[in-house]
Amino acid sequence: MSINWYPGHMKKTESLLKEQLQLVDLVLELLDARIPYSSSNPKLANLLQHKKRIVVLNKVDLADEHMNKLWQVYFQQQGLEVIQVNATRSGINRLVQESVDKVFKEKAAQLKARGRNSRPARVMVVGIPNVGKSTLINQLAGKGSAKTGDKPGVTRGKQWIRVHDRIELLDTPGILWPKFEDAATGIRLAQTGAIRDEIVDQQELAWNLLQTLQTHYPLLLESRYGGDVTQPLIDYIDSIGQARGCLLKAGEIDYQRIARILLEEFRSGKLGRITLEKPLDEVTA
Ligand SMILES: Nc1nc2c(ncn2[C@@H]2O[C@H](COP(=O)(O)OP(=O)(O)OP(=O)(O)O)[C@@H](O)[C@H]2O)c(=O)[nH]1
Repeated sequence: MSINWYPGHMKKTESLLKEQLQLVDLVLELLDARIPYSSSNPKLANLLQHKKRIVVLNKVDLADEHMNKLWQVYFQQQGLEVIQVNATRSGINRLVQESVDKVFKEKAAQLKARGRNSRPARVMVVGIPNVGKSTLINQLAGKGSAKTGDKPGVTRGKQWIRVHDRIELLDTPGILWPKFEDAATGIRLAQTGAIRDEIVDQQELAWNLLQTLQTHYPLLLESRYGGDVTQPLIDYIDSIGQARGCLLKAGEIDYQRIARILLEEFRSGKLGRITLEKPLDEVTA
């Protein structure tokens, strides 16, 4: 999260990723289920070449259930294996194992045909900042998992974690830089916390979010903040300010505080399960 994505840094990240990719059979590509489009990396498919990937829609507990299903179908229609997870919860190992087995089957058969012993699939987790990479790795590693230690011929310092008997997971995730396509993508990345707050105006983020929610999730807004959700944005902001007592000394509304509350309550899921992008037009806003 503390990375500034200037071009030199992106280049370095890319070459590190290329190095890591050489070590694995397939990748788990983590996407934020609230913004599957914006949280994907435009260059990943290219970097993978023929290497397989499994799309892991993470943070599904924060995203709209119906939209999770739509996104699952969307990726499946592209011939990709997709799983939905909440990486903070235990019990996802079997799901990951089944998907890896499915995708690795072909390669395992090739190894067998060449008279080579079957071996665990070598897997790594990749994704943009804050998407949940470390959380997923820790979850898959579990308490009892053994680090398998450095492998000969492998970059020194790289550790492999044995997950069950059929997956070896690289303990360091592949970091991907976020999209810099357009302002709307940048706003959604910042709203979900993938890029740092300080570089984007909090109020701009919050009011943009509020507008999206007025259109797509009015009932969630109403149950959290009350008031008439259909009134113009600026009036609704004031009504939230009054309801939450966000007032400055002179009785003026403290807009900065309202913005902070909105963003925090969206990010933590207090506002409800919300997805900001849908397949096809890919953007809810
Ligand atoms: N609600 C919810 N929170 C999650 C989930 N996965 C991760 N998180 C939270 O998201 C935040 C970021 O998770 P990390 O695992 O640190 O993300 P990362 O991709 O390793 O982040 P960087 O180190 O910045 O690249 C943490 O506060 C996690 O607890 C999930 O499925 N659901």
